[in-house]
Formats: sequence, structure tokens, C-alpha cells
Amino acid sequence: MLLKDKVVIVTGGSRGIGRAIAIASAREGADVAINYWSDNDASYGRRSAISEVLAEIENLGRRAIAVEGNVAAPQTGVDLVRQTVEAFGKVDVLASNAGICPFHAFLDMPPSVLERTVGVNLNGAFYVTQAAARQMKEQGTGGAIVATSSISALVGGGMQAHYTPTKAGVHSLMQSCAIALGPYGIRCNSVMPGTIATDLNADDLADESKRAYFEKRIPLGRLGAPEDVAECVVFLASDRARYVTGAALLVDGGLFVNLQ
Ligand SMILES: NC(=O)C1=CN([C@@H]2O[C@H](COP(=O)(O)OP(=O)(O)OC[C@H]3O[C@@H](n4cnc5c(N)ncnc54)[C@H](OP(=O)(O)O)[C@@H]3O)[C@@H](O)[C@H]2O)C=CC1
Ligand SMILES: C[C@H](O)[C@@H]1OC(=O)[C@H](O)[C@@H]1O
Repeated sequence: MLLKDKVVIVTGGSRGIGRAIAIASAREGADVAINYWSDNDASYGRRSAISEVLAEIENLGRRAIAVEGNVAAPQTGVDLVRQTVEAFGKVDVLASNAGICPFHAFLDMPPSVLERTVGVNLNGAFYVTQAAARQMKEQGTGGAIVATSSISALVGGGMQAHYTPTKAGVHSLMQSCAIALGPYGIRCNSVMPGTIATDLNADDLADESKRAYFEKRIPLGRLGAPEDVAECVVFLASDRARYVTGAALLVDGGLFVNLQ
């Protein structure tokens, strides 16, 4: 088991990639604290989503807690770490994953959409990483932080001019934290998923021609699944990756390299 008796925090763990990270971590022997935030603009049953993931982890024989909070608020990371330590005694791994992507054209994008996206995706990653790293430093036993960046850190999107800079920023955050936290044995890396079928892009990919375009352009011939990303996060979080820090792992089925 790659994460036997480790304690893992996952932000944005109620759905999509974060949920898969939480479950994959439990399958590898970890207890898991799951952050989510029900007060955003998604339109379906999030409370049942969080209870399902908790039940799934408990069925795997591991412990799980849910901690609601908007990662864009600095205090959320502090509370999340405190509640995790109260429940499980320590923090070994942070998967900083919560993110939003409200597709919007550039020329008429309201400041509020930009600010919300930067607040959740970049500032949120910063605050949660800082809170977890302080705890790991105090414990004195090292740790691993894996942030969900994106292929969008490397390429643009006409409806994502507010989003792609946050994903580049998340990767840059992990690079700088790798330097700042290396002396404490805390490794910091990012995964860069390609197009993964989740609620985040369900509307966008409901356009059959767009979906078919992606499937054709991805050398492995299919959209990604949340579990494809989760397995890579578990690897980077584990001792198998003990000499890997400041790195980014593309998990995109080959999408990025497929120019022609
Ligand atoms: N899907 C894709 O193709 C790709 C996704 N990514 C990145 O992966 C990450 C996860 O995306 P994905 O799984 O697709 O998205 P989903 O929309 O499926 O899930 C988003 C998760 O983030 C939580 N969340 C949203 N806003 C906040 C907030 N302010 N504070 C705390 N939690 C929040 C949601 O909680 P709740 O259930 O309460 O709403 C949910 O658990 C994001 O960072 C995204 O940028 C990167 C590359 C590709
Ligand atoms: C939401 C998008 O489909 C998805 O998000 C990303 O980060 C990927 O690059 C895709 O654009």
C-alpha cells in the first residue's frame, strides 16, 4: 500500500478528480480529510455527494471526515488542518485540488468572474498549502503536497483567459514551495490533467462535435477519467516519488504533444 496509515487532506474532494484522489488514497491505506464548498453555483445535490464519498472510504476500512469551507478564504486552510489534526493526529499529504472554471469570453468578462476564479484556484491553493506546510514543519517528519494544475498551465483557451493563468500559477507555486519547503523534507509537485470528464466541463463537452474533436486529438483515444489523475497524485504523494520535487506530471493521454 502506497499511503499506509498516512493522513491525506484533499480540497475539492466531494466530486470529480478530488473525489477520486480521496478514494484512491483510502484504497492505498490512508485516512482522509475532505474539503468541499456547497455554497458555489453548481446546481445539484452536493450534500449527498459528500456523504457518498465518506461512506465509500469507510467501506474501504479507512476513516474520513468532511470539512466544508471556501478555500478562497485564508481561514479555511487553517480550520481544515486543525480539524484534520484533531481527528487523525497529523497531516502527511495535501492534495490541493479545489478549482472552478466558469467558461467566459474574454472581452466582456466581468471583474467578479476573474476575481472569483483567481480567489479559489490560486489564492486558495496558496492558503491551504501554507497551512498544511506549517503543520508538516511542526511535525518534523516531512510531507508531500500535490497540486492539481492543468495542461492549461501550458496552453491557452479562448474562453479561459481568467482560468489558464491560475493553473500556471498553481504549478509555479509548487515550484517555489519545493525550494522553500525542501529543507523540511516536504516535497511539492503538480499534476497537469488534460481533458478529464467531470462536472467542471460537462456542459462544454455536451457539444458532441467538441467532444469528438478531443477524442480524435488525444493519442490514447479517449477523454481522461478522474481515476487516471488520482493514481498519479497517489504516486507523487508516496515514497515511490521520494526524490521528486518541483516537478509537473502531464496526465493528458498525449493531448499536449499532438500538434500534427
Ligand atoms: N476536469 C478537467 O478536465 C480538468 C480539471 N482540472 C482541475 O482539477 C480540479 C478539480 O476539477 P474537477 O474535478 O474537474 O471539478 P468538479 O467541478 O468535478 O469538482 C470541483 C470540486 O471542487 C470543490 N470546490 C469548488 N469550489 C470550491 C471552493 N471555493 N472551496 C472548496 N471547494 C470547492 C467542489 O465542491 P462542491 O461539491 O461542494 O461544489 C468539488 O468538490 C480543479 O482544480 C480543476 O481546475 C485540471 C485540468 C483538467
Ligand atoms: C474545464 C476544461 O474542460 C478543462 O480544464 C482544464 O484545466 C483543461 O485544460 C480543460 O480545459
